[in-house]
Amino acid sequence: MACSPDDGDLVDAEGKVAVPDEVAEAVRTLIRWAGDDPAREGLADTPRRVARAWKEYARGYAEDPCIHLSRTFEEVGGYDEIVLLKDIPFQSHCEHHMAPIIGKAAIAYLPGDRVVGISKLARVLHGFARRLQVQERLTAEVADCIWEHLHPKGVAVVIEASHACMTARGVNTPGVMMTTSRMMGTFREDERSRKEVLALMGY
Ligand SMILES: Nc1nc2c(ncn2[C@@H]2O[C@H](COP(=O)(O)OP(=O)(O)OP(=O)(O)O)[C@@H](O)[C@H]2O)c(=O)[nH]1
Ligand SMILES: [Zn+2]
Repeated sequence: MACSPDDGDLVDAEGKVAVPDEVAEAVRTLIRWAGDDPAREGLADTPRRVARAWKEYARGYAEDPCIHLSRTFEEVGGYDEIVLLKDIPFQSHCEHHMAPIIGKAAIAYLPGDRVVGISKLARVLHGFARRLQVQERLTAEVADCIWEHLHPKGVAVVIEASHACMTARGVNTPGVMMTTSRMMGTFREDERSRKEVLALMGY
């Protein structure tokens, strides 16, 4: 029987995520192809470790990240200026090489009638980041989710990240960073608001 994402809910006798034979065998095949012996002692448990690690890297598939925005509060004390969470570290994996993407995000919104608990912005980011991604889509998904569920006057998301597929292989260019942004509502339409939010973010 083919493995399915639901296998991640099953646990073994040690209480750890149960790893289907098919998944462990795929990792053994990769080790063999890379040039090592999957049967040697140091690698014997590696297929299970790798499989469980991937359940963590990809845990965003098990949730709808926008659900974190379902609990909102009435605007606090008439606050009607920018709310910004910046320097939010995140980890993702690129969909082309399944290599790490490590970076930070700045997420801002201009409240409409409701505000959200600030941790929820980071939860939305992690929910989309813990999947196979390209940075452009990650940026757009976070911004769209806030726009659709919080109905703010504006949303601005800026992500800076290092892609291991560029730094550790391929073009082998350490230190290079990719920057992406998505501006919506006021931040897209009004030059002054856009400059203000970028300045608060430190750009
Ligand atoms: N736009 C974009 N490109 C990405 C992202 N992550 C990885 N890539 C790029 O995806 C591209 C895949 O190109 P391919 O030519 O199909 O793959 P490849 O032969 O492994 O390419 P090289 O990385 O140049 O060796 C590469 O240029 C990567 O740098 C991302 O988040 N956004
Ligand atoms: Zn890549």
